[in-house]
Amino acid sequence: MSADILIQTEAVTRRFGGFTALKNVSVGFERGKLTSIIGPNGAGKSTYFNVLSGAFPPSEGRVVFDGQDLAGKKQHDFAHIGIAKSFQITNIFPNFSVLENVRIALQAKVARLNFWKNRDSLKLSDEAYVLLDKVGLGALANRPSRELAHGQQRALEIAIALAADPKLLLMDEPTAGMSPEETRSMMDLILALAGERTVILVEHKMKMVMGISDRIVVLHHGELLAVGKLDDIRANDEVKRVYLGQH
Ligand SMILES: Nc1ncnc2c1ncn2[C@@H]1O[C@H](COP(=O)(O)OP(=O)(O)OP(=O)(O)O)[C@@H](O)[C@H]1O
Repeated sequence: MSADILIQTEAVTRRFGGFTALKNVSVGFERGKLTSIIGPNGAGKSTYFNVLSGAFPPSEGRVVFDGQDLAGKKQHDFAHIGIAKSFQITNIFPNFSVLENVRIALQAKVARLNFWKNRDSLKLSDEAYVLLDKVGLGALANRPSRELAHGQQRALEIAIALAADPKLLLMDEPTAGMSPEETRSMMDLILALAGERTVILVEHKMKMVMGISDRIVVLHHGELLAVGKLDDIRANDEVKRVYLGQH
């Protein structure tokens, strides 16, 4: 595996009963880059996301992260080895403040790394504020999380995911259900995050990822249709055909 590749799927197939949702997908995701996985409805994007994030083991093939074969690893091992995900189903404790939610996530990491030591609580709050500022929620730190708007809840989920300081951040449709304004600020946030770590994004809307991705992976009917830089994908006739008439 090239040193530039952080995570790689090798001939990954995933079946559900007799149905094959992913067929023989081999992709290397470059370190420090923002790669988007796109494809029309039912293309296998969520299945691929779940394989990359450890929720579903592949039926065949393997996933290699930072040189390590992930076969047999459980979902919670993925967080320990540096893979974090932010996804549509919310992870947030609604009655806790925004700050508390991030503090809990930070505490979980500290407890894991250094379980005999109580982390200085002020230091934990400082770190939580840094993460909240990063995602644009610093001013809302003391609000109960349930009062946040949808876009703000997604931003909080990202702060929670970042608390583990992951090498890889996986995001599933981060702008789903957002207003145009929320979408723009989420895209700015994704770009800022991609400047400092490897990000893989699953997205239904091709337009949304076109301007921000370093590389694009296109799935169709569970198969890899194309992978490349924006211009290669734009010029790809098969991709055009699949997306014809779509936004
Ligand atoms: N748990 C499951 N059991 C059975 N079939 C499944 C399961 N999960 C996904 N599938 C099927 O696999 C195919 C790919 O689904 P997947 O959700 O991965 O596609 P997708 O590209 O994310 O689609 P969408 O954009 O509509 O969310 C679909 O035909 C779906 O019905």
